[in-house]
Amino acid sequence: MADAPASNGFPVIDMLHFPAQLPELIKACEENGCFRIVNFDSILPVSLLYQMKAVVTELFELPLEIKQRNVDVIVGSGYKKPGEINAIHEGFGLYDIASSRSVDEFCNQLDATPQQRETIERYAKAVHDLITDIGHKIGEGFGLESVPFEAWPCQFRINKYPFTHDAIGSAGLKMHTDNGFLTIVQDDEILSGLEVMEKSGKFVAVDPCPGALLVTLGDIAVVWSNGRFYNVKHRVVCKEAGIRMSIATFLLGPRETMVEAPPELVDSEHPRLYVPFKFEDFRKARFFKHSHAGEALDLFRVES
Ligand SMILES: O=C(O)CCC(=O)C(=O)O
Ligand SMILES: [Fe+2]
Repeated sequence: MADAPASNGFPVIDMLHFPAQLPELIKACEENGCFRIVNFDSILPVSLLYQMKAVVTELFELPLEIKQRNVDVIVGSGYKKPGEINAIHEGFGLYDIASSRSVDEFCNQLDATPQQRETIERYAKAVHDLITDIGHKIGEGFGLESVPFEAWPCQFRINKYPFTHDAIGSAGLKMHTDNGFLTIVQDDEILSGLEVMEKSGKFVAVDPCPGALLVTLGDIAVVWSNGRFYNVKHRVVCKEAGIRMSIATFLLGPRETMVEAPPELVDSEHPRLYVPFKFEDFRKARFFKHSHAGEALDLFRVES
């Protein structure tokens, strides 16, 4: 990609300019909880974004009985028909794109053609490489070298919002934070709808930005950074008629070990804010307490 696309006011992180971009990367995690990335082509070619979008479009056109084979592996990870979460939202999912078996099973469930399978597998590998690369860059921003992000489960979700004129103003996806550490969103390149909440509490639109990806920080990023990072609240609102699609990849949290800030991020000026916990316990707490916007973090705060 030669020129960075317009950023629509968000921080833009140029993946070719590291380590020079480390301070901007950390600042975006702390101040905005989200940023655009550009020039990631060597890991995830822009042409693959469009190929994947075409496959996703085809998957949504499958008969309902095939789509319903994509059952939950963890709560909420599988197919959601329109009306199940929201009237104008339909979604598929896959618990762990880091596992080739899990990707294979997803393709089998949906009777993917060899060509669709090839694209899904290439996208899964590339987006996983990209999200762990961003994780490592964040670690590097704090002088950390060996955070094992590759071993963390990585959820994947594709979303379709069939927006009609009548639905303008209503929610496609209610306000939430993502529960994991990092999310890469391949948002729709034409239709708007995604909004992120600034720290001031104001929602701002994330306008389409073809060829760029959006990265957002979730609840685990707050714990891992010992309170430095901002888990940005976001929502999808119908603003114009048309079919909006997005492809989201979520780097969740450690599979076996505890979620906790590395010792380098804890000192007398930054005492540990959260008691170490298992990611699975946090995910369940969020679900059972109907806490979708980061409130469940309070359950794990160190008592002062
Ligand atoms: O559709 C979008 O742009 C965002 C989707 C999202 O926030 C999610 O899947 O968690
Ligand atoms: Fe989200």
